[in-house]
Amino acid sequence: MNYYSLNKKAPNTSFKEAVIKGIAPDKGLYFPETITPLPASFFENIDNLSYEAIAFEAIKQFVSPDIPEDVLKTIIAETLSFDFPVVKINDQVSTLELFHGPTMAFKDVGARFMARCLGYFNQNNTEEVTVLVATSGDTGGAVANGFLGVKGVKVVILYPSGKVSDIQEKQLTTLKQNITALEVDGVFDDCQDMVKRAFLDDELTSKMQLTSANSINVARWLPQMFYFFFAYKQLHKTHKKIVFSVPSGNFGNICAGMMAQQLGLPIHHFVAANNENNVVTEYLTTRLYQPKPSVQTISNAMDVGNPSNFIRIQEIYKHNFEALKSNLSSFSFSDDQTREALKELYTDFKYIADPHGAVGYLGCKSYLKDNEDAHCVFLETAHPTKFLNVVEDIIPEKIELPSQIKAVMDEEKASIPIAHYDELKAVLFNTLS
Ligand SMILES: Cc1ncc(COP(=O)(O)O)c(C=O)c1O
Ligand SMILES: N[C@@H](CCOP(=O)(O)O)C(=O)O
Repeated sequence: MNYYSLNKKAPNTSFKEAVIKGIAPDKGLYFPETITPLPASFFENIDNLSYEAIAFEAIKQFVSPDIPEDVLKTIIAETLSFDFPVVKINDQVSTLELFHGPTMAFKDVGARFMARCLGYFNQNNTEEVTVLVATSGDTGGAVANGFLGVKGVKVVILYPSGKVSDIQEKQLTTLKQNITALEVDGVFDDCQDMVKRAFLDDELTSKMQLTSANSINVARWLPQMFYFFFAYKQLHKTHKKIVFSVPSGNFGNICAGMMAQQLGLPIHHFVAANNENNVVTEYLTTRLYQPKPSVQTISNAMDVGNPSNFIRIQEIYKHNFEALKSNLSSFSFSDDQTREALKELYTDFKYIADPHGAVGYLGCKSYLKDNEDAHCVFLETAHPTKFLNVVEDIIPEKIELPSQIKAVMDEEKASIPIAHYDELKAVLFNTLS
């Protein structure tokens, strides 16, 4: 598969080059040249397919021929070594739990998949690759974990100081080895802007091979399609109109769901569930797309004021507002509403959600008001213990710490404070061996 830049001013490139570059030379995000729907027989037979087989069929066309089929099967098997259960909340609502991986957030799948692709591409390469990542909380931990010890790869993570949870911070600052964490005096968008600026800095890129492990990288983004297939497999016999409510920040996850739909997965509708960072909710109401500085909320990983992937969503719908609006609804919720939702899920359904999942649940409720015949699945994108200070204030129950979290709790944080782009540049030059 070849990829083109959404800025349309750079040459098309292979999957391998798109992964190694992360972003096109004209600063555009890469997008696949073609999307070929899967045959009807695939969906008819889905009950007989394992998750690995489903994932293989879903992603094969996007990585071929750069990743041979036998290598792809191994990468998928190693990536998907945990479960993706759908849990019933009530007759109209379920949740798809995406937090059973090593860092307990949905980013684990994309990070592990990309790390293995890069490892494969790098096996005979003497040039080191530096992976730059901006995180509002979960990507950093998942990438640190997924890339730890990968030969020929150094990882530099930028996170907004004081704006990630304690556990998220531990996950991205304690692993050390080939992982460096930079604590930025700013918000997530500042981190993301610095990363994008680094890719365009000739002084840097002439001396080092830089790539991204944010969802702008196709190898991090596309595996997120798998979740929607896994939920469909679990629900399609009992529910016909399946709607996904996706707690959204950078909009990579929901956009991956839309790619799954393009492959033919029968998804009835999408709901982008936002916290008060509501650029897309506003756009669907006003037709005006106006990125703005992010505001801090209790669902911090979604505190994004300028979502990277919205441009990919526009591309899927060929920039047709009405076409997009007929397939996507969006709602925005305050922290107070999120707290109420956490309480309601616990009191009425004995389900302990995290604040991001709670926003997704609210998205389901809003959508179902006018669409009672649908079944809405909200994505539970992180484990509640990652946000203990928020959740334990609301739930009258002590939450048992999972082993993945215990493993990092007592480790020592190592981070470098920075405030400006020049400091990032200095750190990157220092990583050159
Ligand atoms: C727990 C959690 N929920 C939701 C999101 C938002 O996902 P996306 O950025 O793909 O929209 C993130 C961050 O990406 C996250 O970490
Ligand atoms: N919410 C994310 C922000 C970055 O999103 P990404 O999917 O583009 O990596 C985070 O948790 O860091």
